Amino acid sequence: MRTVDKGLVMSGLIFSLRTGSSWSRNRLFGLSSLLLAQLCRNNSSKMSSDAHWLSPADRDQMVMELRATGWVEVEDRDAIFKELNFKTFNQAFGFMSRVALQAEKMNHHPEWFNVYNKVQITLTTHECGGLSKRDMKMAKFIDKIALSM
Ligand SMILES: C[C@H](O)[C@H](O)[C@H]1CNC2=NC(N)=NC(=O)C2=N1
Repeated sequence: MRTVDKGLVMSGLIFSLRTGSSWSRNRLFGLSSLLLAQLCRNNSSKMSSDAHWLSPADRDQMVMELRATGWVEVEDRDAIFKELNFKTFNQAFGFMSRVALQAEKMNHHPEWFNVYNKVQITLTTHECGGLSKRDMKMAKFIDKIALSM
């Protein structure tokens, strides 16, 4: 994103933080994220190509493939979710360690929650405010590692 565009997004955020009522705060936060998503669509030349928003057709194809392996679409945001259950905490944490190393390599970090043998994962690309090819790659990697545990 260009510096001037970052400035626009930031000033929206700062303005909304300074605004008193929660109505206008929420509305302005909403506007800021809309602006961010729009700027990502318009100024995607500087972003790594796999972090771009997917075309509707590619997105449908991607979600259809991932549904078959237990991923679901998140209701109120452009993201996918999966819950994995392992036999033990050690297995769950071993799985998370392997995914963490790959996430760092890809510079693509899952939002996740773990308790004992359960791992819940949400994937989305913050950079463009929605699903990208990077989420697809990460989801496939996660499925592969889970099968190997
Ligand atoms: C600055 C840094 O490159 C970004 O914050 C990276 C880090 N990890 C990330 N992880 C995810 N899931 N989405 C992103 O857009 C993202 N962006």
